[in-house]
Amino acid sequence: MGEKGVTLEELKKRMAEFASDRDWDQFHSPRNLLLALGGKVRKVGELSEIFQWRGEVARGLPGWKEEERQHLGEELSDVLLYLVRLSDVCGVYLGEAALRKLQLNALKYPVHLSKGSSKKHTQNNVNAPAVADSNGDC
Ligand SMILES: Nc1ccn([C@H]2C[C@H](O)[C@@H](COP(=O)(O)OP(=O)(O)OP(=O)(O)O)O2)c(=O)n1
Repeated sequence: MGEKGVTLEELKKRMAEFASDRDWDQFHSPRNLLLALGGKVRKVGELSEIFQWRGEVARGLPGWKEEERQHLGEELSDVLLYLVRLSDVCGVYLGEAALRKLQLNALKYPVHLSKGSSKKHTQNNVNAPAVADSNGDC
């Protein structure tokens, strides 16, 4: 089953409405949202409890109970929703930023150097000119 065309724009609008309907804009400051996002990312980390004891988990999570799949979806959604909201209140165009980051990733990990290899780009080719992102990471 596909995603039925859910867009970042729609999620952004829905989160803005959700906050505004509850007069929660006052709480949705960049700092609060960043802390909330961090908390939800940690919760995703705690999902190890449903991944453990199963050995390697195959793509599509075959054999998982519907409630486990739903639980995973809810935790991942919290991260996505806070991420979208945080980007919005910070004036970051998340979709555009992500597309730009994909381009940077492609420069850092050119197919001819990275195909079939899980090496960090810094280990790929010491003679290649460094491609820095705005973090200074190259
Ligand atoms: N000030 C808030 C509080 C909540 N939410 C929204 C965004 C998240 O998607 C979800 C988070 O709500 P909870 O922190 O209550 O988290 P859970 O729904 O996971 O509940 P619990 O932590 O009890 O499992 O609600 C929000 O936008 N702003």
